[in-house]
Amino acid sequence: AATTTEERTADVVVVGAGLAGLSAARRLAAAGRSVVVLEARDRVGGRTLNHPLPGGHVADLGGTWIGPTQNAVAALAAELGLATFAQVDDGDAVYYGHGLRTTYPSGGPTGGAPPDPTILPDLVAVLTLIDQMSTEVPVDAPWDADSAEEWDSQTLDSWLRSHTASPQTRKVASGAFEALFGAEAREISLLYALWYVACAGDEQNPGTFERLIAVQGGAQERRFVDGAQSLSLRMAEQLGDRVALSSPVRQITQTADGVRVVRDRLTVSAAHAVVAVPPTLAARISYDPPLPVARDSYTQRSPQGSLLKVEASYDRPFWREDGLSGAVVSDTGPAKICYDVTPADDALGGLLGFVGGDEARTWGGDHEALKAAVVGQFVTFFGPPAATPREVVVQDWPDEIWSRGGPVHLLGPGLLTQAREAIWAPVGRLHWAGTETATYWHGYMDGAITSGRRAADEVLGA
Ligand SMILES: Cc1cc2nc3c(=O)[nH]c(=O)nc-3n(C[C@H](O)[C@H](O)[C@H](O)COP(=O)(O)OP(=O)(O)OC[C@H]3O[C@@H](n4cnc5c(N)ncnc54)[C@H](O)[C@@H]3O)c2cc1C
Repeated sequence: AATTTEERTADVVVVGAGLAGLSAARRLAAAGRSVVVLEARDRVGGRTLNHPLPGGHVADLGGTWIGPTQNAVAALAAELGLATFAQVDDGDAVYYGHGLRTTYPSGGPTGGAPPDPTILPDLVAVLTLIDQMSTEVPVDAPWDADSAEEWDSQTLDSWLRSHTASPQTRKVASGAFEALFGAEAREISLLYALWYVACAGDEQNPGTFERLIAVQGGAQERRFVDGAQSLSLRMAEQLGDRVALSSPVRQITQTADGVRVVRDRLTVSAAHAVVAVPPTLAARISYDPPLPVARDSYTQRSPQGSLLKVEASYDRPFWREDGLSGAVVSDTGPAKICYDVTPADDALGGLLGFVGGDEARTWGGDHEALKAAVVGQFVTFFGPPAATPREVVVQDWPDEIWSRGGPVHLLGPGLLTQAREAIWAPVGRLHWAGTETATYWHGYMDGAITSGRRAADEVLGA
């Protein structure tokens, strides 16, 4: 009957079957520990999601690209036998600025940025400074940067205002922040932004802003032939009945001997728990005894960004016939950053518009109006054939109760320097995972994977 409560025991219970939780479970299982993974949704993969397209193709509605220095995700893909392919970057990108459409070579001297003379001097100066300052931010302790307090006392926006001359620079930059963070520059601290840049690398290669935004040589370099969710689907397949779907965890009780994790109609007793969910969802679980104030206060103040994807599919990638790469930088929404998301075999055409931050909050309530507006933008950018897509899909991450937004948490002024290790430090038998606890590639699939492994290692070493 629905009211009976089932009891299970395991060495470790993992909460959340995204890339972090599944990576933790995989490492624990490989070390011979018994594991139960409790996932709230009726699917695995969390912030990655495959959407089926005709002919067995898929569209990525969440996490999509991987790139150089994202070593963990590349190695995992190889281990699971998942093929990747290069993101198309040939031809010209479209810049829509000051009400005019122009084109410029993708990957030209300005990187991904449009060669608009009203923004170029600002951009060159600001990006050089950001990269320089980010080298002073330790990836594993951003609060220890010499200027941490000063940088954490201001928003990225207030810093940009005092370091740029042209309002157009901030207008164009807003599109990048809306796609990168699902936020406006006023919502995050300068220190958080610099830490994010510092984390866009590995032990050998310091992070750079360019690597965050570039296609070739950057975080948008490659895609998965079968969609990024296939990483999680494969791991879950291998973990078999260790993964329990439709199992939202409501309560975690910690005693001297172990943890009891309660989900609807099932209780799991274990020696340790790995909680691999975004902080804003970790905050919705009730803990007994209550968590230390530092941890609780951090999760209260760590919202997810607001990011939607609008994907249109066409019979073919017709814009390539006009020498266009499909990439767009626009100073006007709803979509300000767009990409070609055509499947690997070019059997159909795909265009993606990112709708983030204020644009996401404005348009999230009316998906039909949003679809029409973005298709209208595609017509402006790519011409009349864009008016007749086969299908348009809106993926609204803020509207998903088990994500509450994306792509990542937003840390406002004063939080990093105050929360410090509370972001990832274990509390007794509770270990925290998820891309929000990562160092390198914080916010990305790669960071999610390494965070899960780090939490598993904590348990194995305990
Ligand atoms: C639109 C978008 C685009 C992105 N693009 C990229 C990209 O191109 N490249 C890239 O590397 N990254 C990208 N990302 C980020 C990437 O998707 C995430 O960093 C990564 O998937 C996070 O994995 P995770 O395991 O940490 O968290 P999640 O994927 O959020 O997994 C957490 C899991 O926990 C479950 N859960 C939550 N609460 C509970 C509970 N109480 N009980 C049980 N289960 C619970 C959730 O259902 C979820 O399955 C993007 C994200 C978005 C939203």
